[in-house]
Amino acid sequence: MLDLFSEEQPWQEPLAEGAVILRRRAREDAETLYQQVMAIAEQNPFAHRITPGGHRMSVAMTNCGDFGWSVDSRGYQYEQQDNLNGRRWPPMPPLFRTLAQQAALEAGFPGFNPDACLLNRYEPGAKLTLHQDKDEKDMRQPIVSVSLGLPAVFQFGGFERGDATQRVLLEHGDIVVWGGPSRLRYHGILPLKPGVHPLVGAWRYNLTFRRAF
Ligand SMILES: O=C(O)CCC(=O)C(=O)O
Ligand SMILES: [Fe+2]
Repeated sequence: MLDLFSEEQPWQEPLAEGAVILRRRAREDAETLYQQVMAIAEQNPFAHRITPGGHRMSVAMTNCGDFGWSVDSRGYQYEQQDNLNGRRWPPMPPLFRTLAQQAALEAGFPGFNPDACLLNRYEPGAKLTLHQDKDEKDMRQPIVSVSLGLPAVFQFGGFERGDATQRVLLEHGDIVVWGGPSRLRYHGILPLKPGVHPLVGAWRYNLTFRRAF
């Protein structure tokens, strides 16, 4: 497909100590990544999960890898299967793993080896309220987050929910890595604005790579 930005070289934008945006870093792999997201969704569909408080999440989720982040009436945990259907999560495609490892390395976190990848699908209006990623065992391992499709406003805050947040637009092919002193910063996504992305359509997808155990 014609990509007017294909000549653009990726660049880095620091967010905080231990946190950086690798702008456009996933762009050359984006088409393959997107196809692999679709293949994972065929094996294990995106679903709007219900929080322990009884709320239906506006973001639809699925996972790949040895473990998947799951949410249900019991709470939040990593599990080997989808508790909606009892099936193991599809394996993590080698390209996903390599890209996440490379991105972590470029952000200053060598040796990252994710065992979980959460896939989020946002429709217009969908959002993710401020939260910490804190269900992983080893907080020395970073989070690597890949954005595909429609742009979204990412909030990146402090260590208390009420702390001031930076707001940055994440676009197709951007990767955010946070770890070290930033590993437990609150973050979230503001409601997605409607639009149509040439590759992905009326959606935003986000892949977060984690070391769960
Ligand atoms: O969609 C995003 O960019 C962030 C996702 C996220 O924070 C999460 O899945 O925990
Ligand atoms: Fe998160």
